[in-house]
Amino acid sequence: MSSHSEVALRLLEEDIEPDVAGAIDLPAARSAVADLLRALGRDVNDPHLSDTPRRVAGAFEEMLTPRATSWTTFPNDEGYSDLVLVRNIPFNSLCQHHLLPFRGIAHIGYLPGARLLGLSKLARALEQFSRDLQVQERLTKQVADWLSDLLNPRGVGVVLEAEHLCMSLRGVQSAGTTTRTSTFYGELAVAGPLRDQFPN
Ligand SMILES: Nc1nc2c(ncn2[C@@H]2O[C@H](COP(=O)(O)OP(=O)(O)OP(=O)(O)O)[C@@H](O)[C@H]2O)c(=O)[nH]1
Ligand SMILES: [Zn+2]
Repeated sequence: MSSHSEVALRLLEEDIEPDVAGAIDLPAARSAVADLLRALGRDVNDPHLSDTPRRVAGAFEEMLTPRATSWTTFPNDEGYSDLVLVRNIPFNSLCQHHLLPFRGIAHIGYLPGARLLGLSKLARALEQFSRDLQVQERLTKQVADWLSDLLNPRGVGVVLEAEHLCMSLRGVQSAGTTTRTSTFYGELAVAGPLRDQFPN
């Protein structure tokens, strides 16, 4: 139903923290932030700035480090076959082009086959993939591929709606613009009443 991305395969290994962001060298990051501040003409000895390289490096480390999670699944003993849809999941990520946040809400659902997934895991998977330098299209597809690979469900749907601060605060300065991306697989790939349950 979907191609196996490298990240999705790593996520399948229970209790293993996915290494989506690669190793972070904190001392090098601190020194680079200090260099950036100097290059921007700032006085790094100013009392408010002197500890900023440490804070900024730490903030990026936090935002780019996925949290360890286990992916609990359950047998679908009752044969539940309708849509399981978790709506309005808030998420934050970092735009790969400008290193500025993009943030919004997600709707993630699937049509179960033999197994069900703990509901919170849909939000946790989104958070895992969000803690990376991202573009919204890739983030959307990574979550859909992960869910598809993990559960082999009859259908998968992932819809993200986000505001990109690189579009609001700078550049075109289109404040309030939201971007919607979606990936649908299997029985949800076809427009119809099931897919219509995803918010428009
Ligand atoms: N497709 C896609 N584009 C994104 C995303 N986040 C930011 N961008 C866009 O990435 C593009 C980068 O374009 P460039 O022309 O290289 O950069 P730029 O000169 O800063 O562009 P402007 O933002 O138009 O000023 C911009 O159009 C951004 O709006 C995303 O998640 N997906
Ligand atoms: Zn951007």
